[in-house]
Amino acid sequence: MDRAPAGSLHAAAVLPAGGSGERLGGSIPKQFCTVLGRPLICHTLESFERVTWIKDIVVVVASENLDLMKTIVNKYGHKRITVVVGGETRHRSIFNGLKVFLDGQSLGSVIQKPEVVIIHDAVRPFVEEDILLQVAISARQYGAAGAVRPLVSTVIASSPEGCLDHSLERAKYRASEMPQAFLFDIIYQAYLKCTEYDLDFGTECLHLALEYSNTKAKLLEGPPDLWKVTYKRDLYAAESMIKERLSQHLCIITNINEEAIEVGFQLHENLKHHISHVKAISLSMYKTVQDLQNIFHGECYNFICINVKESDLEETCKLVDLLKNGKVTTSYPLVVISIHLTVPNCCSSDTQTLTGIRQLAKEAKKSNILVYGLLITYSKDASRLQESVCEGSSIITALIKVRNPALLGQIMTV
Ligand SMILES: Nc1ccn([C@@H]2O[C@H](COP(=O)(O)OP(=O)(O)OP(=O)(O)O)[C@@H](O)[C@H]2O)c(=O)n1
Ligand SMILES: O=P(O)(O)OC[C@@H](O)[C@@H](O)[C@@H](O)CO
Repeated sequence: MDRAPAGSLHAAAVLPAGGSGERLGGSIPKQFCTVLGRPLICHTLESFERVTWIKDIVVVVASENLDLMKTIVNKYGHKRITVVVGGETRHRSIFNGLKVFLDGQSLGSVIQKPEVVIIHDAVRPFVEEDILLQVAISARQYGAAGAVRPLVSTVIASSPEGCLDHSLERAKYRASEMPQAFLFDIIYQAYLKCTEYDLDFGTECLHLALEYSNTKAKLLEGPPDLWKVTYKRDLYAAESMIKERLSQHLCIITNINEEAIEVGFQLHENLKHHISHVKAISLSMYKTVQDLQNIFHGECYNFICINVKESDLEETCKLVDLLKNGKVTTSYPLVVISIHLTVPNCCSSDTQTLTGIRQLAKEAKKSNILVYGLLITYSKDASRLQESVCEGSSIITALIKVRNPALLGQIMTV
């Protein structure tokens, strides 16, 4: 999409996160459930923090979770966040979130009233800049805008006896999703004018804008990933989707040794059928972590380091240190697979390698780096080598896609 001058846009976001997650049935509200090592809400916050033209992010939580939310913000280094207490219902929470832009002015806080305010459920982690920009620009033009999706099930009405009264023609209707965006005054005035019944039982901000600010929201077809985590299955789906996104890029690093180059080439040929973006580079092609991230424009979360000698961990250790000190990202776990070439009929793995990788993995985990080992038998027999590399590719793909912490520091052998 042609990006309109987002820079000219003064926008802020309100993320309602004050619910109890009853339908999910967990011991803690779903927004705080762990997904890939961090609370679900962190994934949503990171989605918004990547959008530079959203100047402030107001997170609205239940009073009993205020300290927890502030702890999460500090622990994971979230920026531009203001945490406020919500209400008994989602609308009341959103209203409290909007008030902070006006109370803030009276209290002299740095949070300024925005031209456009984006409202987005904190339990909808998969939101990209494109849809945020679309709803924000449309809100500036129409006063309000919201993302919609085709209905999956048909909507029907029940008679008082619990029988079918009528059904709606599904194609004429849409599911209202998030994000939604409003000219601040339009939605704020709507909340000021709406009834207690609206605040207690309503579920649609666009309706409030129509009913109380006479504003017909622009409806925008959103991408399929806007769904809301509501039930337990949604939590599993969220984790799988994040893992799928993380596993799309792989950087194979090898030194100039002939065997290493040959194995690296064959791995590249195998793995590109399983992983969307695979690049092979030599050790000399990077000095800093930025060099590494430039290869994939900052998107690489998976690395293979091919060491020639079975007991040689040097290159892998250098790579892990670079990733650790380069602060590539602490948002998601990085995977580093240390490959060691061994020769046919070799006895059990070198104990030095075993202990070295386990120790390295233990230390790296503290920096959210998952280190695994893989011994590949290097044979001059082309078909045997191809067989080993093919088996190794399957293991590598599984390690990258599953990112199982239970296998950290283990050495698989093919
Ligand atoms: N009093 C409330 C209720 C809900 N929400 C937030 O509104 C979003 C969408 O609401 P929903 O999916 O219904 O969340 P819950 O109310 O927590 O779920 P449940 O109805 O299953 O309890 C969630 O991010 C939720 O935290 C809120 O800020 N304040
Ligand atoms: O009704 P719930 O509180 O489960 O979730 C809120 C949803 O209704 C809301 O996010 C969208 O339908 C858009 O308004």
